[in-house]
Amino acid sequence: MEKTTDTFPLTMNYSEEQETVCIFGTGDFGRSLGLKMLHCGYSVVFGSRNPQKSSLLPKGAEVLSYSEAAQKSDIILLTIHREHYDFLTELTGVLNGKILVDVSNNLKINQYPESNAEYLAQLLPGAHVVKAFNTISAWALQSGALDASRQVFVCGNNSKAKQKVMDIVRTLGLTPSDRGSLKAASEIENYPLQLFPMWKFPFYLSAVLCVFLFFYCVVREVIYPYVYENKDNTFRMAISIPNRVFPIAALTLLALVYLPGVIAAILQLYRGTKYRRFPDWLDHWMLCRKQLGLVALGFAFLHVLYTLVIPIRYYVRWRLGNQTATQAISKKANPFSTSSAWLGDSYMALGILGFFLFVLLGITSLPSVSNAVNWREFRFVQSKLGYLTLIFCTAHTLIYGGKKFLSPSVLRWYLPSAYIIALIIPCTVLVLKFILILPCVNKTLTRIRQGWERHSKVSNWH
Ligand SMILES: Cc1cc2nc3c(=O)[nH]c(=O)nc-3n(C[C@H](O)[C@H](O)[C@H](O)COP(=O)(O)OP(=O)(O)OC[C@H]3O[C@@H](n4cnc5c(N)ncnc54)[C@H](O)[C@@H]3O)c2cc1C
Ligand SMILES: NC(=O)C1=CN([C@@H]2O[C@H](COP(=O)(O)OP(=O)(O)OC[C@H]3O[C@@H](n4cnc5c(N)ncnc54)[C@H](OP(=O)(O)O)[C@@H]3O)[C@@H](O)[C@H]2O)C=CC1
Ligand code: HEM
Ligand SMILES: [Fe+3]
Repeated sequence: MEKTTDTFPLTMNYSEEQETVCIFGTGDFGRSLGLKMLHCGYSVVFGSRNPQKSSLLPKGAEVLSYSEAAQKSDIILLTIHREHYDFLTELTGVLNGKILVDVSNNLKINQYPESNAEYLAQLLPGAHVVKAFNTISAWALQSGALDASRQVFVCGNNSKAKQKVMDIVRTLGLTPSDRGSLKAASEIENYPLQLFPMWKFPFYLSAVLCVFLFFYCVVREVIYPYVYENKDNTFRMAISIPNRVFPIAALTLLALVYLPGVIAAILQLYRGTKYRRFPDWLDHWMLCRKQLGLVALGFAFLHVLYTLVIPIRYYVRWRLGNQTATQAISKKANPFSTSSAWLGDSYMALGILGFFLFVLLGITSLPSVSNAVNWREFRFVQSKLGYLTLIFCTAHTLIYGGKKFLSPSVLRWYLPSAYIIALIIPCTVLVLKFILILPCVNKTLTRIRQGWERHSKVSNWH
């Protein structure tokens, strides 16, 4: 065995000569990139304003002045901030015809009218500018802990230059992703500046929802009793009210995961074709359903935790003890009610089953799990079991409402109980979905999704 490894040296794939790459700038990113390139078999030449003074440079790299370094290689990586690009115009002669890789990032989205790479191309029209590496951090290059950020977006107008840069990206153990011409540069430059773009809408929506529900419940359960009975119910703000706000937010957000699909189906039925684009808001909404769902799962978790502590709360124990004492004194026991037992047990059971399926949805959205199932299986879990989750959770809330449902005695200042609000969107989604799966409606929808068009069929007969 050892013999074979000896006869096929590991360096077999390397070309005879080491390729020389030039890096302009000896800052953090330049040094990290240089070190990585040296490790991967490149010969590295740095260009610097002060070649003598440069310290901390990786061993084995050469440091020259900018113009000397540029002559050593056809490919130059600019690890310089955009604000300092202007000195490059003095090097126009040497840089003509060379590949210039722009790695720069800005501090703000759309900080300048044109992207940094396009600005560079304007400064040096004779060079082939390629945008790359801006999504990789200096730290990640050195520590190797890349995982999610292995992707390097590459764009440029000269396809040969772009291919060359993509080869380097691959040699460094990263994954290039071709994004087209230099026009894509501004998008690539904005990418690392985004902060969880898909989470923004779910986050703001749930924040608004929680604040609204909280004040709604405070008005009903704290202010109202204070005004009419002079009772101090402020302690309810710690557990009772959050344990309404969180489950209601969970149920509402869960319903909002399935609402856009229903709207999309109605839109397709109405238009009679699937070939027209959905409006932007619907598109965006559809794209952040996963995040909406996961936020909903988080709220459901909170509801379950808050529910678990109910029996050990002082208030609940006090009320139970008090009731028992009152009954003992008046020598009248509360009769057992089978219907209340049924209602109580069934809404609990539905809650538990709903939560179980909810967690299952969450587990299948982990990449390691979703990669292991095929597309149909994933759709089955996310769509079919997802609707089942919505049905269970809605039924849980409906039965919790139980007998007092919509009775006028629970209105306070004309405000219904909070769980009624929780039921509006889920019930709407379920009713609409029910209509959509009626055979006559579903048949048309299926045909539309297979490419049939109501209008073109008619026009073809003319
Ligand atoms: C805890 C949790 C985790 C989640 N994780 C994920 C996740 O990891 N990934 C994810 O994507 N979602 C995730 N979701 C969101 C949700 O489960 C999915 O978006 C789900 O597939 C939506 O089902 P649907 O039946 O409403 O939509 P879909 O089945 O996507 O259908 C919606 C609409 O899309 C259109 N459509 C569907 N098929 C076609 C077609 N062939 N041609 C044209 N148009 C078509 C139709 O207009 C249809 O009405 C998660 C949700 C939760 C609660
Ligand atoms: N740091 C990171 O993780 C990442 C950085 N980038 C991008 O890489 C580029 C460099 O970043 P970084 O290495 O962090 O920055 P630094 O400030 O650490 O380095 C910039 C280098 O530019 C050179 N330079 C040339 N002209 C000037 C000038 N007039 N004034 C100051 N410096 C000059 C200097 O090298 P010398 O002294 O040798 O001339 C300096 O070391 C930026 O465009 C940044 O957006 C992109 C992705 C990640
Ligand atoms: C282990 C699972 C669950 C258990 C044991 C459970 C239990 C309960 C209990 C005891 C209540 C009454 C709370 C009170 O008296 O204040 C309640 C209410 C409620 N639950 Fe659940 N639940 C579970 C899961 C869920 C899930 C997954 C959802 C939906 C996403 C949900 C939605 C609701 C709603 C909307 C209410 C009404 C809130 C109110 O207005 O008071 N529950 N649940
Ligand atoms: Fe016609």
